[in-house]
Amino acid sequence: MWRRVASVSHLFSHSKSTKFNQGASTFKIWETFTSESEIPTPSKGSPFVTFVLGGPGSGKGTQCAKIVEAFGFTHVSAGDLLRREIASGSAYGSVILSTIREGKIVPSQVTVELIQKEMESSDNYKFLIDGFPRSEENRKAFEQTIGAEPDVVLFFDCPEQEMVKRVLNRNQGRVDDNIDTIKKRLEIFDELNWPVINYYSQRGKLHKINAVGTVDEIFEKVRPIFAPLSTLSSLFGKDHCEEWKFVPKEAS
Ligand SMILES: Nc1ncnc2c1ncn2[C@@H]1O[C@H](COP(=O)(O)OP(=O)(O)O)[C@@H](O)[C@H]1O
Ligand SMILES: Nc1ccn([C@@H]2O[C@H](COP(=O)(O)OP(=O)(O)O)[C@@H](O)[C@H]2O)c(=O)n1
Repeated sequence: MWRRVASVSHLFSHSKSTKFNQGASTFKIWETFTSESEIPTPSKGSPFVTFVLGGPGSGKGTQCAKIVEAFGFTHVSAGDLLRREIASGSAYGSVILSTIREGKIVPSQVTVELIQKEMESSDNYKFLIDGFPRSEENRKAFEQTIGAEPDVVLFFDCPEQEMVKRVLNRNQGRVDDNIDTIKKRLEIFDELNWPVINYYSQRGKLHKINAVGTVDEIFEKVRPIFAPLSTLSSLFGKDHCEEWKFVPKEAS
């Protein structure tokens, strides 16, 4: 069932000028399709941001790949960006490496800057920001720098024992996929991630997904959350959806 609600955008109320809010329309149309699945539609000039939360090994990256394939998002993994920064030999590299090795959180300024660059260099307007925000500091830094709040927040809820098992089997040669670092990462997750999860839960943006089961079983719980996006494409046609893409100020 369709229900259309027009609301004044609160997304940019405290925003700085970025690629995404320059020339942005001052309103955002929200579409509600069913009482169970309620997500805002993308609007011209604003990115459609999904944060993907969950403990180490909860399956965030695996599910992101499925969402990208099904719904055309651009996947921005905070951990991958940090590892890429280390590999690039950047000035931050050694600090990032030791922080990751200790299972701690890299200063938000560094991570947000990397995310911002990645978003700015993409032609897409739909982003999955994976493994971020991992702390209230991360969350606030994103809001202040990028100037947007997420439209959707996914939280993959997985028992610790299962996360440990998956991380130890991941076998990607990561410096932090060993039992000592995993223990620290789980401690840090417990301490810093719950306030973020509670924050978005209180704002009605959180979709908590039981992350136990096969990859496909879990994706079947994720799919309905984004289904309204593909319904929009088929109803209005691809060209209409293309119009929602960000248009640089000078070109609009
Ligand atoms: N539902 C699942 N059941 C079993 N193993 C899984 C499942 N989802 C992911 N995995 C595996 O667990 C490991 C961690 O998954 P990954 O997506 O990298 O987690 P995260 O990004 O949350 O750290 C990977 O080796 C992946 O193949
Ligand atoms: N927002 C983030 C995300 C990751 N990280 C660091 O990168 C590490 C790996 O993160 P990841 O998201 O790739 O991996 P998982 O913990 O999900 O398996 C974390 O343990 C942190 O040390 C960070 O500091 N800040």
